Amino acid sequence: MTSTLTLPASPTTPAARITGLRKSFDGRAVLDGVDLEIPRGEIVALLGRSGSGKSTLLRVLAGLSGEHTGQVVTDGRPTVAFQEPRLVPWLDVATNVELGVPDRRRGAGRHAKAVRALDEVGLGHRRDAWPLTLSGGEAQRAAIARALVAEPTLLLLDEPFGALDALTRLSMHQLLLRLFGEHGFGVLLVTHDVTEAVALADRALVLDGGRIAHEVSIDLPRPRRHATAAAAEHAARLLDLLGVHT
Ligand SMILES: Nc1ncnc2c1ncn2[C@@H]1O[C@H](COP(=O)(O)OP(=O)(O)OP(=O)(O)O)[C@@H](O)[C@H]1O
Repeated sequence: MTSTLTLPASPTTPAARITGLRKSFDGRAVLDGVDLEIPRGEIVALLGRSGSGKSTLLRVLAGLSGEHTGQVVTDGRPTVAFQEPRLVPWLDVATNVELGVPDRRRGAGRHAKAVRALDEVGLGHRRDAWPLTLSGGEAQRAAIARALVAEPTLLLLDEPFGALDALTRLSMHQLLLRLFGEHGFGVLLVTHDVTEAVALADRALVLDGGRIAHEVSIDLPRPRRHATAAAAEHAARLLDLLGVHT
């Protein structure tokens, strides 16, 4: 058994490299030979049927999943944003974001850092608010600010926009693409939504039978428009690979 190995961040190594990953629960293999590399500056969408192991793979990369076999190397510590923003209700928004600053970097500057990250996600004006007074989109922006203050090389997103209404989701897509352009981290985005994958990702992977069963390169120019024939074609292909025949 090995655990996730975190190396100091370096500009030349990929954000993550996984080789021969196997992960079982109660003797049942959920991941059964996953090989995957995520370079910096690439958005990778991870698709798969419910129960195919997407969240498990993301949790292994985050170092949240106990033991596995195979090699998992990340460049610096990845940070995760989940579908639920997971803000601490009795701490104001800025203090919640400060929680994302790694221990070794805590100190006088961490409040300023949190405020900068909140400004970056367009939530500076809500820095003193209580989490329960935020809208769903605002709470998710705060969660992304909390991920940003860790200055990740790899951002792990587990259906972060799944619970948001369609318009808010589109503005979150724009936010993610802007942050991605500015910071150049690698992104692994777990999503059920093929349209979202086509709107955001450079590459989409389909997890099936415990492995990356399919890989589709999404080489559409940015900014992308949802309604183009090429986008629809990619989405249809992904649905096909997921076994959903339209
Ligand atoms: N801690 C755990 N203990 C036991 N089984 C688990 C545990 N975590 C996940 N599993 C099982 O592993 C399988 C994969 O779960 P996982 O949550 O990774 O799937 P998923 O592809 O993310 O699903 P969904 O799309 O429904 O969120 C499921 O059968 C699940 O029941």
